Amino acid sequence: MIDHIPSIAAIVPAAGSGQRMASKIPKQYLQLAGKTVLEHSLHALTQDSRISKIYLALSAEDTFFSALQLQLPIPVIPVVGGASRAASVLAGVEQARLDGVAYVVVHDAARPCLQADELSKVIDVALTHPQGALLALPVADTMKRSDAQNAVRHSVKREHLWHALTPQVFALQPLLNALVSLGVDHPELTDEASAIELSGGKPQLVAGRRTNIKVTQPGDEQLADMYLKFFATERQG
Ligand SMILES: Nc1ccn([C@@H]2O[C@H](COP(=O)(O)OP(=O)(O)OP(=O)(O)O)[C@@H](O)[C@H]2O)c(=O)n1
Ligand SMILES: C[C@](O)(CO)[C@H](O)COP(=O)(O)O
Repeated sequence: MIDHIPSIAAIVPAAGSGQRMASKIPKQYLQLAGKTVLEHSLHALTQDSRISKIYLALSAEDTFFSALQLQLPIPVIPVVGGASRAASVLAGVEQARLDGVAYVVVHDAARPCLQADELSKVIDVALTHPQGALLALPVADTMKRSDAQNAVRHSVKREHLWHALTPQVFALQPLLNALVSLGVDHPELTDEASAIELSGGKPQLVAGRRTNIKVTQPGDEQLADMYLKFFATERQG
């Protein structure tokens, strides 16, 4: 049980090239509900006052970030991202360690619809669970495993099956140790929880909202835009 407020920072990997989205500009800079995807994601992280700063991993070739006029109540510290998502996260975590941060809240730049209640819930759980926590969504549909020709091989029981989302929240040092010892090119390292799992840990799953989608493929941006407008209307009463 933690009886003081530890130093908590967010890490936002935003150095991806968005190949699946194949948009004219990188997907993190597409406009949704009056702001870029990235601005929505950063703003979402400021909704929990325990997060004191944000480390933002940008591509070394990024030409869009400098044009943004961020209006956030906490500092945003740019770091140079890497060739994989894990490498970009590691760049942020390494800088955060130098700054004495104790816990990191890793959140995809491409998830602009995160809501305050889910953010606070996953931080609450991570601070009391020794191996951290991540937002996730229980699988709702019947699941099938196929062969390479898309013929069904068999159904997969959906019980205890979840979609991993972000934020994913961990004590900084064990996450750093896991990323460094596995190596950021490890093929199974698609999120931070997998780094902890592959190192023998069992992070806690915390049910998030279905609206916390990752803008990944064409059409996702329209859905995210709709969710953001809905939440804005709801806040206005
Ligand atoms: N080298 C990379 C690759 C990804 N990301 C970030 O990780 C998040 C989740 O990744 P994903 O949706 O896969 O983004 P992309 O890698 O950009 O997309 P794609 O795989 O379609 O190229 C995004 O915010 C993305 O910017 C990153 O910081 N550095
Ligand atoms: C971290 C993540 O968003 C969890 O769903 C995901 O793993 C990001 O990477 P992907 O390349 O889109 O699988």
